[in-house]
Amino acid sequence: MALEVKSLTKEYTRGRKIFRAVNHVSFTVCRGDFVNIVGRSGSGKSTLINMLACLLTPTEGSIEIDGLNVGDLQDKAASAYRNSKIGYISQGQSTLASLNVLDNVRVPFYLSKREGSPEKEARFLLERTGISHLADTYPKHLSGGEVKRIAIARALINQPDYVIADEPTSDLDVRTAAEIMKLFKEIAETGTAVVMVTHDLEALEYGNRTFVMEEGRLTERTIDGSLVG
Ligand SMILES: Nc1ncnc2c1ncn2[C@@H]1O[C@H](COP(=O)(O)OP(=O)(O)OP(=O)(O)O)[C@@H](O)[C@H]1O
Repeated sequence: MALEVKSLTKEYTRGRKIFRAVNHVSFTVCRGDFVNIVGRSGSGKSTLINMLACLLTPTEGSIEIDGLNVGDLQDKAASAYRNSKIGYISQGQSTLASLNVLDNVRVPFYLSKREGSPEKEARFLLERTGISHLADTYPKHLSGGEVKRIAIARALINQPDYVIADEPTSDLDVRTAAEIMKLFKEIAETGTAVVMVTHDLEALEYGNRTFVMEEGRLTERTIDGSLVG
């Protein structure tokens, strides 16, 4: 079971010029991996993981998840696939204002049309993300970091095979960020793959692989910073 990226490329147009935000990127992530992607602002990290999360169509290249070429999926099929297999945490904030925290976390479960109510799982995730005391509160009364933690809990409610996260700890204090990293590490140890973009160098110690993005190119590094391969 793996996520396999081959020669993935995304071109954008700026002015009259076409440039490659992601430039022929190839790598494989196995279940159980906890991958961190670091790199300077504008290097192409979000573009890359938005393609992995089936939110952005590549210009070139392929993404195979557990043998399925997800680039071939149409919009509706891509959403259904994402909802069942991928837990996605975006850089921006995305809550439903009319639902309280508990229900915001449960939304993907209902979208997956499964039977039952994941109240126990949702409450467990609220506990692990440190917002259980806010279960009945509505998003407009929350801080940016609390809203971020709703997004993290929500991404995990369907027990996804792959967690794809864009700077999940960006609005969090050091202690809360460490708690989230511990949670991700535990999830990876149970066989979920975590692919995370971060600017937080302390997060790197929780992962088992680190990639560096530079002007659309991705390279893997060892702990001491040297190139892999
Ligand atoms: N829709 C778009 N149209 C044109 N250019 C874009 C578009 N989205 C992103 N870009 C450009 O592509 C490049 C990569 O952007 P991306 O958001 O992937 O970078 P990033 O590494 O995630 O940056 P940051 O760390 O600041 O979030 C940037 O130069 C950006 O301006």
